[in-house]
Amino acid sequence: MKVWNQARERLQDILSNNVFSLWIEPLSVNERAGDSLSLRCPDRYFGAYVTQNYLDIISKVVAECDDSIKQVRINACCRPTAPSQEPQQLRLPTLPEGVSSTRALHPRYTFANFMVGESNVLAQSACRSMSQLDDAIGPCLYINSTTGLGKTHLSHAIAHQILDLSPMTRLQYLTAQQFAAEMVNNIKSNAMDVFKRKYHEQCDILLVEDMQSLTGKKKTQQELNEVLDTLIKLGKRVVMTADKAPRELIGIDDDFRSRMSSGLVTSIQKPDMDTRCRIIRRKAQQQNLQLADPYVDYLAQHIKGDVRRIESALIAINARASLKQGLIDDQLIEDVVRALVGGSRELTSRAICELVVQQFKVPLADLQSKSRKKCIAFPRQVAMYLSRKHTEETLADIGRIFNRDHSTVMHAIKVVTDLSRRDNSISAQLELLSSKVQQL
Ligand SMILES: Nc1ncnc2c1ncn2[C@@H]1O[C@H](COP(=O)(O)OP(=O)(O)OP(=O)(O)O)[C@@H](O)[C@H]1O
Repeated sequence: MKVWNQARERLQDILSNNVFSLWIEPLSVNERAGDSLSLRCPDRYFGAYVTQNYLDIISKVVAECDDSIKQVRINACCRPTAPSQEPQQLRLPTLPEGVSSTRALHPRYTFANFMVGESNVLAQSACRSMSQLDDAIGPCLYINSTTGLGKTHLSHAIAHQILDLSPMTRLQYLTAQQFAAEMVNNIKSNAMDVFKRKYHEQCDILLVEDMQSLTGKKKTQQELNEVLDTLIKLGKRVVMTADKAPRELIGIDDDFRSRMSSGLVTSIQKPDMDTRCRIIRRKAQQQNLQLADPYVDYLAQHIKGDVRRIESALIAINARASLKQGLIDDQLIEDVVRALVGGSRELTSRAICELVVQQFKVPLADLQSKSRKKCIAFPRQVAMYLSRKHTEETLADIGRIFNRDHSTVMHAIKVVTDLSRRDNSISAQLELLSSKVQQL
């Protein structure tokens, strides 16, 4: 329809490329009835988001192109075929005061795209509970991890899910730094009443990332503490993320620290081998990249920790393959991994295990067996201890080599640590082995 084509061109000039291609391009004309233009969009969530964030500007531009159009509506999934079918109106007639602030949500950071394993299952299920508004874990959740392990992904997944289930939920998603900046601006412009209303009264769920950035910011801590207190008392939801657990954060007031810890505090660990494989498969699929199983395993064996490194490996594979007519071979994969993790051979718990086998003269099969004889259990525990000390591998990955689970590895580390404290000959033996490991 001509009016929509014209409006689209104007919107393209006004809005950023990202916003235009993500939110405006997928819209198409559903019907023109009287003074109203109805636009069709892919799904309910999409419709609610566009309605909340861009309907005003769309309506203004459409009216500029054709002043007989007084109303624009965004309708999800309504088929253009049946004229008798009333298009489904998404916006509730009584829109609650205050709107969601979700501008930065990544469309792919959903629960479906988050691969779950031992390292993150607690955080993931807590986030699911939060998003389904069930009371299983209470109103307050705090998640911490080192970089690139999925805190932002899970926060966005909560937001997507909530807005999908109930699009009119007033959801505020921001970083602690943004909260601090917004507070300062409101203080300067004498508008703290607006600020307080927004977070105390007009918010159903608050998601705040990077709590560690509040170190030393007393006033912001105090303000956020009050917000948390109010929301929790009102039965609203709060999700916080940080790079450290509350007790490890420095420059944080005791009161605020205790409020942050008042609900479930959980951490995300580095993904184990199996989860890394699944992440690689999913991310490769999203990039239309066909990766044979041995390549998936090779990448997962070498790229551990920060999941962003997996993503950059896949981007590099895609880029290099496109120069070779899409051909992916051993050389290409090895080059990408070498560029990412460096040329030096990475120390693995398997290599450490082989060293222990030689030193203690115990066959590998015995270490992997169920035997609890001291002459087998001790070298096994030492191999686990050394693997944890010298590699980045997860407890689960280390355990797998010995057909054990992560709790057995944790127990082994404790036993060996205690023994080495009490017995000088054992600590000397461990030092010697450690120096041999470093030469591997
Ligand atoms: N379990 C997982 N399954 C799928 N993708 C994952 C998983 N964990 C992390 N990722 C991906 O890794 C990337 C980094 O994740 P994210 O930004 O959520 O990490 P973060 O913990 O918030 O990091 P930072 O502390 O640096 O902000 C994202 O693209 C995310 O999709």
